[in-house]
Amino acid sequence: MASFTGQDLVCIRGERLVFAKLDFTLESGGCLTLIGHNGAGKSSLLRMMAGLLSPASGVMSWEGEPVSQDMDEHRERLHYVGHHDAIKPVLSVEENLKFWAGLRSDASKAQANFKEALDIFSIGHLIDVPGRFLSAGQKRRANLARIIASKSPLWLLDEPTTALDKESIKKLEDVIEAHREKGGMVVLSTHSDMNIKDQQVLNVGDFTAARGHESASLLAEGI
Ligand SMILES: Nc1ncnc2c1ncn2[C@@H]1O[C@H](COP(=O)(O)OP(=O)(O)OP(=O)(O)O)[C@@H](O)[C@H]1O
Repeated sequence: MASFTGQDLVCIRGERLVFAKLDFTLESGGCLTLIGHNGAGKSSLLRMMAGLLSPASGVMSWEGEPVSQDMDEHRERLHYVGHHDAIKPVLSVEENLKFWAGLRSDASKAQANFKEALDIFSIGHLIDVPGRFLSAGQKRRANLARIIASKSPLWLLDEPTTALDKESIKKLEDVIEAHREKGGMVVLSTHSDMNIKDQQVLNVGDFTAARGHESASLLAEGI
């Protein structure tokens, strides 16, 4: 059974402490939902989990081994869908999906699966449409389709329901459940309620409030 953990994580951005002493534990089939006020550090924590931001201190581990030992291997085991859409405006939906799939080691499998993934999010009919003509919700659905097209055990989803209609939110909840049933893990941030069973909730604000305005240089002595 896989596990993904973080211990004593400290995040500093722009020389300001965002959060400190943050721990998390996630096991196969688990879902960790990040909540907290604007600026609490939810996106920062997800970026850290994705290897896009280094912790100022603390350790993240996969099956007990620090992920920092091999970040390429860590990135291969995850899908990160950020706040902002990653759709390239001049590429069609199909080309965007193929581009993403091509970045992964299971590229041919992912490319074979992407049509099904687009259908799941009801955007199969938009396959030839350039990214710049998609609505905000269609862009978000195309972004989410890539998590289904290529298999990865760990999904990191930053406010995945943004711009989605009710029907798409329901589909997202269903694909998250199916992923977890197969032993996958999900970490997501949200400002709204999603219908997700047996989720662990982590309020990132609990690790920021008391120290949010201290400068990194002051903190460096105390961390
Ligand atoms: N690139 C950056 N450089 C410096 N500071 C940053 C950067 N990105 C974010 N921050 C700061 O880090 C803190 C945490 O931001 P983050 O986006 O992680 O919060 P959040 O909880 O996801 O917020 P929201 O709910 O508004 O999306 C904020 O104070 C923000 O101003």
